[in-house]
Amino acid sequence: MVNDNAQATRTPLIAGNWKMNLDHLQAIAFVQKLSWSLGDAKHDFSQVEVSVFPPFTDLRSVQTLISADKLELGFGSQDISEHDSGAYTGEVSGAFLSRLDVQYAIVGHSERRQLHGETDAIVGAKSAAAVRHGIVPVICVGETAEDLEEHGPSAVPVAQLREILSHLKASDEIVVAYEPVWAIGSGQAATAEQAEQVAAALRAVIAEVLGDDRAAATRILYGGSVKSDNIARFMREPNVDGALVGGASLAIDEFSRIVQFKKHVGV
Ligand SMILES: O=C(CO)COP(=O)(O)O
Repeated sequence: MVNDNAQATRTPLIAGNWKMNLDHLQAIAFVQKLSWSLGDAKHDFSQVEVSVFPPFTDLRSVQTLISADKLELGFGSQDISEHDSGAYTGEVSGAFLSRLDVQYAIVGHSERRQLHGETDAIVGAKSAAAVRHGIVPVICVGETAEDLEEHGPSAVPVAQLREILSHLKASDEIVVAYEPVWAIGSGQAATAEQAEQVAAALRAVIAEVLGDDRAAATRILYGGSVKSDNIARFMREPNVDGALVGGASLAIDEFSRIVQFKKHVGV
């Protein structure tokens, strides 16, 4: 049985997935402004962790800025190779990412599943590669509108996660992001109840495959049309520990309001 009080020990994570937006010069200006905005708002990073996920080509610049200015922002990559080195043209190794202090790597985003044919087996191998290099995989799962109609909300994400977790061990730190494909970029977010129902089912699968301790410790994010006016609803749910934000993470004021959901929307 997963400990119901565990949510208090999970620091919420608000993650901004920039997708293929902002070059490295734009990224520097953006991260500086975001950090000023959160500084002006006296954001307490020990209460809500904030991480950005820029394109690969921005990572070195973002790392340099964050470390030089001692910013409390975290950062991650949007993908990672399942291989460590060798003849894999275009792939980026976790070994290289960890040299850049990358903390997180998104794996299995639905855009990569749809556009690049990534399967759960590949996503599992990528998750294991991240862990091998000390990087926390942010494992994305979610159902399409057709899946939802045919199987209901939980069946597909649960099956995806079960396969992916079979590549991992109980000691591996992970983050899971529930992103219903129909909610991504559509302006039509899931309801908080839907997100909670699926997050609870995902936590149960983590308990089943990796044990209760890993399930209690794992942050489960919701993603799909998250905005400052709906974030509070999700964050009130006991199994939702943060958000993976796409479009709204590219507007500094809006992303900053999302990060400060406690202040602005009275959770
Ligand atoms: O795909 C997403 C984050 O990974 C969600 O995108 P939107 O927030 O733009 O719907």
